[in-house]
Amino acid sequence: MHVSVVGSGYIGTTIAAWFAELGHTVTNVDIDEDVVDAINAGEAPIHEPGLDELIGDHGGDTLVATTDYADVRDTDVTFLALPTPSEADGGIDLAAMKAGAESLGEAIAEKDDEHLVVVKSTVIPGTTEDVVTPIVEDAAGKTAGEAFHVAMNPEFLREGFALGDFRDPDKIVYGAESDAARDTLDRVYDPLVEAADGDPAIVETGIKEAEMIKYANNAFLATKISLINEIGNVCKEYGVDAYEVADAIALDHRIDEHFLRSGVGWGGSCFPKDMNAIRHAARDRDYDPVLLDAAVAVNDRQPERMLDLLGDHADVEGKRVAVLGLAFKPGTDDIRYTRAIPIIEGLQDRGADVVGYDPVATENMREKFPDIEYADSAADALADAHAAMVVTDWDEFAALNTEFDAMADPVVIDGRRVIERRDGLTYEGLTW
Ligand SMILES: NC(=O)C1=CN([C@@H]2O[C@H](COP(=O)(O)OP(=O)(O)OC[C@H]3O[C@@H](n4cnc5c(N)ncnc54)[C@H](O)[C@@H]3O)[C@@H](O)[C@H]2O)C=CC1
Ligand SMILES: O=C(O)[C@H]1O[C@H](OP(=O)(O)OP(=O)(O)OC[C@H]2O[C@@H](n3ccc(=O)[nH]c3=O)[C@H](O)[C@@H]2O)[C@H](O)[C@@H](O)[C@@H]1O
Repeated sequence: MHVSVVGSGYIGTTIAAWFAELGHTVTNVDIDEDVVDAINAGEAPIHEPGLDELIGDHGGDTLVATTDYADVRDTDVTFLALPTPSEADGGIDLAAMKAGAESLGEAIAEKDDEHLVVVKSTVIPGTTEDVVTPIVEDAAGKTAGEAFHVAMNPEFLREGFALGDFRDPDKIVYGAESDAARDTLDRVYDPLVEAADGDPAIVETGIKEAEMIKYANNAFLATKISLINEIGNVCKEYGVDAYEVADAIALDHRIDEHFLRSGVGWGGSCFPKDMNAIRHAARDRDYDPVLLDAAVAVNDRQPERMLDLLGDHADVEGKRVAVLGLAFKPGTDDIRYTRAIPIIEGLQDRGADVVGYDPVATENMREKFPDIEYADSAADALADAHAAMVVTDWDEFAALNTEFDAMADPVVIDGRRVIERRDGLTYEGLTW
């Protein structure tokens, strides 16, 4: 099949590369020329384990990136993988979706045969049918359900594990109202279902249901982490190890072991914005989402609790403090809503001289905080530091040992349970 993907970000690039790997011919449209050039040169425009190899194999060959929307005319189906960030009031900003839908409509205006438009981005129920479809119809001068079809196909992959998650999903959700749309999605995904190690469920549902399934999935996971963080905070007050508690409750299959790691909380490009969007959408219909609000409140409090623990052991005014980990989680250079941001801001408020270290996210963080110091290694960050805040659970931090000896004061506040307690270290875990 000939598939097009609009947007070459964390999702667009990953799915475009995978579609090429599965044997489809792929056109990837983005407005950013640097991104387009990178893909055509066989280089991944983002850091994602394994993506360089996949783009190296297909970029500029069966995967061609372009800034020209007209190229989608040669394709059978277009996946819109455009950003849906938060607006100031928490609602979703649909500017990129609207611009993409209009450009796509203009392109398929000139197309003779049928096309399938698939919304891959995370959008509030009703967006595909009430916002995207009318824009495509107007720009194309065509009617949905006749000259083109529409579907919603949410994505559940995680950054850092994107390639494996996309290849082996638990489920593939088809939100579609027509057989034509479902048939085309089948033709796109059949090679993936055949290649998958597991046996992914194909969920055939309505468009609005597909949109909501995505928010429900993320809201459940984010709330699960906040719940274990809440329990962890109580554990800490009683000197109980929240990780031992989590391991035990995980044995109940109704709870399970995933997303039970307590600590400094969830960040990233999706949980925070999706929790904002679904709470905003609920309020739009006069529903007060008290539990989702509480999950966000618990999450917002975790960095403050970490800073309070630091305050119990050190006055950091005018002192060097290392922040280990800047990415919102290991395996990615993504710093969107990383917990490192409130930690750095809190340290600055306390007058500390912050030195940050991350194996891959430093350059992204430098744009956000150009004035703090960045170290080339964890060892350099720790040297002469009066305290260290562990914010991201990169494996390399677990291997740190004699590096702590070079600290001016060996105070370690661990927000992710990666450092072992040891003699000579003043160690505080956030929930253990
Ligand atoms: N990042 C993730 O792990 C996941 C993201 N999602 C959803 O996927 C959507 C996309 O997210 P990301 O890939 O993280 O976004 P991103 O911000 O990484 O990438 C978006 C890309 O779209 C391009 N773009 C912006 N406007 C454009 C336009 N008018 N035409 C063509 N290209 C344009 C940008 O240049 C950028 O390369 C969001 O709705 C997100 O919630 C869903 C599951 C996982
Ligand atoms: O919609 C999205 O974009 C994606 O959002 C999350 O994926 P992602 O944000 O990439 O990363 P996660 O592994 O879910 O981690 C999110 C945050 O939760 C934190 N986390 C995760 C697990 C845990 O037990 N404890 C915990 O604090 C991580 O450190 C990280 O800050 C979901 O897991 C994906 O299914 C979804 O597709």
